[in-house]
Amino acid sequence: MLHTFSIIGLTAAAAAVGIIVHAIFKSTGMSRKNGFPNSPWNWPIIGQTLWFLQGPPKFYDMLASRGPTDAINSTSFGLDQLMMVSPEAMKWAGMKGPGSALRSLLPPRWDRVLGANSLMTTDNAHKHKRLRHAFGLSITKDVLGRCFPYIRQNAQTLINELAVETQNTNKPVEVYAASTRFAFNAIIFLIFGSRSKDVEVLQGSFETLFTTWLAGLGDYFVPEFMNGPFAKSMVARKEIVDILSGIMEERREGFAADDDTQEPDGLNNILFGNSGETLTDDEILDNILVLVFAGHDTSTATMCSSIHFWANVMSQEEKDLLNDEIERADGSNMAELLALPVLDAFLKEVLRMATPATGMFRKLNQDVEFLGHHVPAGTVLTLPFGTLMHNPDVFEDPHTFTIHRFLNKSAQDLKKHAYNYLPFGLGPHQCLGMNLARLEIKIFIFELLKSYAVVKSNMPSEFVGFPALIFKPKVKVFPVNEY
Ligand code: HEM
Repeated sequence: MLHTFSIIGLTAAAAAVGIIVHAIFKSTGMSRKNGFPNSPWNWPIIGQTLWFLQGPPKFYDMLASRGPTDAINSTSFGLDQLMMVSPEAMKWAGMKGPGSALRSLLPPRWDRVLGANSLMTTDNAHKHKRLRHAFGLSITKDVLGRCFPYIRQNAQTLINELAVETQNTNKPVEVYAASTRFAFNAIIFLIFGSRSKDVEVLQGSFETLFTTWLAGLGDYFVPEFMNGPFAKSMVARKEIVDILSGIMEERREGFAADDDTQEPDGLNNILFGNSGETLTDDEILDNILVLVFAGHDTSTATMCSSIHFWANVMSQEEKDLLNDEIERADGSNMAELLALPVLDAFLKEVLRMATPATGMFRKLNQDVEFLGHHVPAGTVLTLPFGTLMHNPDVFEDPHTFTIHRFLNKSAQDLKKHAYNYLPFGLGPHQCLGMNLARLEIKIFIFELLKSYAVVKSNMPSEFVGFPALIFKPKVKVFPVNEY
């Protein structure tokens, strides 16, 4: 018995040494033949992961220390990568490179959590295009207009709970839980909003099923038989899929019976819309889950970071500008809300300073000539969106928060931001839900500041760099007339 364990132990140790030696050789630049400079912190295995985790400003300083270059070689999370630095490189990698249509490179287990038929996990460019077209129909202006009052009402309810909690505990409140709930609810209103029964079932299973399912994305290692978060996520996923399949079946029956309660919403547009596309049920289910995943953490993070910057960072002069604008506006009109210039500049600046999706990966599917260099097939391209929004050549004093950089600017001024200001990415994989994201976050901030005073506390915000960059603030929320 002991003998067997020693053999297993020795084999495991030898394998570990082998992996480390391999990683060292791969990551010290020996395998690089593309002529781009290496990152200064090209350490074995983790490379510059540490800088990455500390957020865009520090990461930008690291990039800048290489001097002018279009791209640098790096190692992060154990992967050799070519990181885009100049806007030209970003544009090429995001829009034109042969790898641009390929899937974003995600951890292997995500294929099973998200599903193999999703537009984030498929490596078939044609299928990706087809899925994007069909799912674009779930986020039309019409659908957004229909779910606007529900999202607004939900913001009012959740924000009021924050004020009640402040009053009851007389302590700073954690904004994260309300934001995450709000972001989830918004996606459910978008896709299922036409039937309150579906909305209720799905929103009611957030804590029990959806959070368990989403937690699987953070478990990269625990073997499935040990019943860790990944294994639990798979069980929750099956239950969610059963519920969604039931909803789809009922809607199809209703449609066949010409049930006139079939109002347009995201799901009805996908099931019965005239997109000329035929999606399999697996494709519909996997992509509904991808919308929930992609739109959940990112929007939550942006709302939390917005409140962090508002309470802890923003100047009084800028706060007055935003407060004045919100005081004068009504908020029940979607078009008016979306067009408020100070609110718009505020959100743009939050997304510049602390964009939640700091970067994305693509993989080249063939050898290419790239800005005078030969880059072999298989190279992973990194698109560090968050980092490049801290480029001082484009954004003066880039590590400082100010809404003025986006206020009263001409189209010409804003043009220089192209390929430098990319909170929603670019090219074939550009964020599909950005219109919902902008709408829901503006609603949340508007409703919060319209009726409440958000007051800085003596507790600092918690900073999290990965998987979504987020400042988690603790603030006090008082009804404005009582403060
Ligand atoms: C502030 C909030 C959000 C931010 C900052 C954000 C950012 C991003 C980024 C950077 C990407 C990758 C783009 C690329 O690879 O070039 C992405 C992809 C995506 N986002 Fe968002 N997102 C947000 C909210 C949402 C919402 C609310 C939804 C849906 C309801 C959504 C759905 C998606 C989907 C489906 C993709 C994958 C697109 C594809 O691979 O074709 N996102 N998002």
